[in-house]
Parts: sequence; C-alpha cells; structure tokens
Amino acid sequence: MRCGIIGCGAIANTIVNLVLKQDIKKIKLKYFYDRNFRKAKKLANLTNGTAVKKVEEMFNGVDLIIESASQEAVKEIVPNIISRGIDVLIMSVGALLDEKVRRRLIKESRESGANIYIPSGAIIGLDGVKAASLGKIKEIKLITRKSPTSLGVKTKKKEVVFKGKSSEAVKKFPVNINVAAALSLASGIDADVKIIADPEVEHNIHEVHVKGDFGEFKSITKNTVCELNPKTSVLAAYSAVTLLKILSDNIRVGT
Ligand SMILES: NC(=O)C1=CN([C@@H]2O[C@H](COP(=O)(O)OP(=O)(O)OC[C@H]3O[C@@H](n4cnc5c(N)ncnc54)[C@H](O)[C@@H]3O)[C@@H](O)[C@H]2O)C=CC1
Ligand SMILES: O=C([O-])CC(=O)C(=O)O
Repeated sequence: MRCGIIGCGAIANTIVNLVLKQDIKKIKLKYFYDRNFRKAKKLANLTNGTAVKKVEEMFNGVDLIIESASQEAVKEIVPNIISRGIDVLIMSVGALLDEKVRRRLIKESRESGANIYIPSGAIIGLDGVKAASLGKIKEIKLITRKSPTSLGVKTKKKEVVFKGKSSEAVKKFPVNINVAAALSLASGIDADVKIIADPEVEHNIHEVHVKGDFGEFKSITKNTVCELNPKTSVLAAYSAVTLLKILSDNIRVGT
C-alpha cells in the first residue's frame, strides 16, 4: 500500500519510526506534506520518500493518504483527496462532528468510491462501543485527564475545564479531544465529555463509560505521551499503523 502523509508532526514521526523499526513492508511511506516543508523533508529523508511543496503532487503516486495535521486540513484538503477516489485515514476526527463537513465527505466518497478510515486513536473500547450501539445505548461518557500544559490552561490544582457534549468539546479543544469524536461517530450519539486539567498526571488518561441494553462497560486508557507533542498519545499513532496493517492483511482479529 503506497501512502502519503499530510502533517509531519508527532503522529507522523511515530508512524514513520514504527514502520521503519518493525520493517512493515506492506506499508510504503512515499510522500510527505506539511506547511512547514522542513518537517516533511525530515521524514522523506528517513524513508527515502519525497517531500512535496504542494499536496496535489502526491495524488498520482498513492493508494491512501494519512491525515495527521489538523481539523483545518480535514476541511480544506481531504475533500480533494476523496473526490479523486483516493482512500484517506483521518486522525483529526473532530472535524467530522461538523455535520456539513461529514455529509460532504460521505457524499464525495460514495461518488468517487474512496474509503474513509478512522482509527480508534488514543482510546480503547471502540469495538465494544460499535457492537453496543446495535442495541440501545442509555449512557455514553468520556472523562479525559491531561496536564494543564497539554490542555493549554494555567492551573496549579486539578480543574474541570470542560463539561458538555463531544461536538462542543472538539471546538473548544480541537487538538486534544478527537477521541470524543471517534466515540460519538462509533456510537451515533453525541457523547458526554468531561475534561480535567490535572497537574499531577503525566499521562493522557481517557475513561470511557457505556451503559446500554447489552449491559455496561468501562475502559481506562493511561497513555504514554509523544515526546514531540505531549498533547498526543503514542497509542494514537500505533492505532493508525494497526489500521493500515488490517487493510493490507488477509486475516482480521477483533471488530
Ligand atoms: N484521533 C486521535 O485519537 C488523535 C488525534 N490527534 C490529532 O491528530 C492531528 C496530528 O496530531 P500531532 O501529530 O500530535 O500534531 P502536531 O502538532 O505534532 O503535528 C501536526 C503537523 O501538521 C502540520 N499541519 C497542520 N495543519 C496543516 C495544514 N492545514 N496543512 C499542512 N500542514 C499542516 C503542522 O505544521 C504540524 O507539523 C491533530 O489534529 C491532533 O489533534 C492527536 C492525538 C490523538
Ligand atoms: O492523544 C490523546 O490522548 C488524545 C488527543 O490528543 C485527541 O484525541 O485529540
């Protein structure tokens, strides 16, 4: 599978390092684009790939493009990818809680035949959420704890910085709570979200609680943060690579 990457920050660097370290031959990282060209060049050098100055330059040479840039990139660049029939893996999932954006991407993908993939990101349990949503879900909530630095707030004590629906959370904290969007898209319900800035935590911690006619479950993910960007958890990049491996393998374990 020939891949391009848009956004060459923490997630992209973790993906590249993982693919190189584990010598995953089926995933060929070919093209890199970032509005900061030096970041694209760095990853291109590591992989013998190509850094492009205009994103369109990668369109003819890829089967799938990984978006690991920003919600803005999903709105501005991803429609052009999908309309050309190229598959896309989206990390900045929060953008899809904007109904206009989501409807447009789904419509374009139906017309062009492109697939849109959304990895589980930095939370575990989306498999359970999807299965549970076949019945009736009575409650779905996410409690996220991150350091004040990660959340971009100043506080010396533990503080709830957001309480509300996931569709609002992704607007107020666009680079911190894409996991809430994944949860909402998987369940079809605008999940309840609480974000806590906690000076005592060194991890990004996400608790998911789901109650429904299936019963009840709770998952806790205590994530190691990326060195390049402490807002972002290493697991998010690992989940993107896992999804690419699933797409290029003949056996699939789990839902
Ligand atoms: N789905 C999930 O579970 C998670 C999603 N994310 C999201 O994934 C995305 C990437 O995360 P990181 O790698 O940690 O961010 P980062 O800030 O380390 O890197 C993002 C890179 O994208 C580039 N960029 C941003 N907008 C761009 C645009 N419109 N055109 C070209 N380049 C652009 C920036 O220059 C930067 O180099 C973010 O939107 C983040 O919020 C992060 C963690 C978990
Ligand atoms: O990486 C994480 O722990 C979560 C995150 O930043 C996001 O969902 O945007």
